Amino acid sequence: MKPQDITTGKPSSLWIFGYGSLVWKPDFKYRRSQVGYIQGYKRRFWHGDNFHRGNDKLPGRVVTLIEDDDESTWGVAFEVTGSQVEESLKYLNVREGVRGGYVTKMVEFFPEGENQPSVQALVYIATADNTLYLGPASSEMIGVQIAVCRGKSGHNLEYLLRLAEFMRSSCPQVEDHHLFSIEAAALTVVSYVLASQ
Ligand SMILES: N[C@@H](CCC(=O)N[C@@H](CS)C(=O)NCC(=O)O)C(=O)O
Repeated sequence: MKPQDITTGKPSSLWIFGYGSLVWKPDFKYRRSQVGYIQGYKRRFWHGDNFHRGNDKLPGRVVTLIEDDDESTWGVAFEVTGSQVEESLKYLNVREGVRGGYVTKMVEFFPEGENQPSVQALVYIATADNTLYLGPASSEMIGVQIAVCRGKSGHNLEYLLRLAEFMRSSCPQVEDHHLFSIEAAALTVVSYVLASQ
């Protein structure tokens, strides 16, 4: 049973799981964070973004979670407590929901390390029926798209490279072929452009 504030009935603490921009840019106050994973999902650059990392003419590519019983996704869970709960949800509702097209779900989060108990965590997922959903494409195609897109939060390339950097530094044991093949494709495009100048 989640601890609740007896006056409001609202949760007095909550874990929020991030697996995309949230791992390197949570931008909300939290009590503590923990690297770990969730089971039954794979991370894919199959969601479009016409605000943060793209626009209506050139939508960027950002990550979402696709159900797959054989897979797991590594990221960071953030524990918010007291007033941080309402503040973080209010902020994420705009950043992820209104502007990003993500919906929320509760999942079981497994902190990395021996004998760490799992916790329930809130996660933001963009489902295939979302108007911004772009779906599968080759790593090369996704890499090209990311290399040329930018939005109000910055270049789509930054979004990709910071996520790849997080995985290398915080989850070195994880071989995320999807992420690193897209990173290689995007950097190839960038190197061609630089070489042609
Ligand atoms: N929900 C995922 C993905 C979040 C994500 O990348 N959301 C985009 C919205 S399209 C975002 O917040 N972008 C901010 C930015 O790119 O700086 C997570 O938990 O990290």
